[in-house]
Amino acid sequence: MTPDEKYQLITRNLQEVLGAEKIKSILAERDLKLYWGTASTSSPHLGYFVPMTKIADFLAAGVEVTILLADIHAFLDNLKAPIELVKNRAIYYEHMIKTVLTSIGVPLDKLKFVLGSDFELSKEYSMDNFKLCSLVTEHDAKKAGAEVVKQVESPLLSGLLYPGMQALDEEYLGVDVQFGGVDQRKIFVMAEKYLPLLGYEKRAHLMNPMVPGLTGTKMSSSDPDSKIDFLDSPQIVKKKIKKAFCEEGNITENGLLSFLKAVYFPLKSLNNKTPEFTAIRPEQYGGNMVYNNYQDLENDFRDKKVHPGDLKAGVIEAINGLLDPIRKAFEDPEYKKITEAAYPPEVVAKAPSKPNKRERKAAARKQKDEQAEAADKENNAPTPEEAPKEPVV
Ligand SMILES: N[C@@H](Cc1ccc(O)cc1)C(=O)O
Repeated sequence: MTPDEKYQLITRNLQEVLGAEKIKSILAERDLKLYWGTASTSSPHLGYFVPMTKIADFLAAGVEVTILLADIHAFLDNLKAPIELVKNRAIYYEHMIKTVLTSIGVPLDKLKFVLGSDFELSKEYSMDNFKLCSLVTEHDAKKAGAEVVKQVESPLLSGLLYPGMQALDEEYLGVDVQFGGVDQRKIFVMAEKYLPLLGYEKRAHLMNPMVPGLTGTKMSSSDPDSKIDFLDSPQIVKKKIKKAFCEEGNITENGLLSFLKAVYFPLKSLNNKTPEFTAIRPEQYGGNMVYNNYQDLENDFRDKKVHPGDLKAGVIEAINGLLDPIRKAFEDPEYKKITEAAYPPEVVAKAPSKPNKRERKAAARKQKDEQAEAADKENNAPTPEEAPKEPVV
């Protein structure tokens, strides 16, 4: 591959490139070093196929790729999840990412995994972190994290440290480039501004477009129906797809079409393969329709030749086809152990999910009862000495 061919492969399907000239000049001399970071806050979902598809491109272009399992960042952003838990999740993420890459035929031998807590707690890193804190205003740190750090009513200091530490990671991982979704843009721009002020080199940045969720909104870890987890069972996949908004002829608000366009077709086109998607149509309406590119499918859906039911049935098959090898790998007892440590049943049971109407009513009733009880108890409340002293993190 010539340097120019490498550049084309590295940057294809991206939304934005900052520092194109720098990347080209490095490629003229040697292979590029790049990292992608993921904070182990919840669980990787179907949308992860998109960065994985790009990682496949990077590796094919000879890039030295590091994946940062950002457990400390997960801790900073996860509002009280214990550090041990996010660390266990980082281990789960590593196994999941390796399994997903293997399932799409990407060799792992050139890929490096680094755990954030293995270098972000060093003396030097801490001092650099303090130096950054003495340069960045609260206003700028908040702005940089606006699309990445959870926005809550009483923001914690930890959320202000997050963007600066992501900038420092570029230096400490020794890369030329950081890659991420375009939601990371403000952090990337901050890194470009501040690393030189610490005497470090300004890095280039590559950005992927965002993946919409199945409900038509951004695929979000906090809305369980908007995302499909890599370990969701075939029945759950079916249930979620059946629920997805998908109106006949409407190609603009359609999370399933977005999935096929942003995730499925690019993934199935890796290594110059011809992608194939089957809309499953009953025999009496003419039978199945097979598509080798996204545009033909979109046109037929717009022209109502493909019905929402046909599209949904096809997407269910397609997703289950992608997930089958991953689910199988995680049947291994070793992987089961890793999964359980990352998502202990008691923590998962406590995780907030959207309550239905009956649950909302029950919760309201419970709250009322509790308030009445609290009013009763007011006079014999425990003294501060009796309050629990257990650490919360
Ligand atoms: N901000 C990234 C995670 C990340 C953390 C630290 C980094 O250095 C890089 C990336 C996310 O939203 O998931």
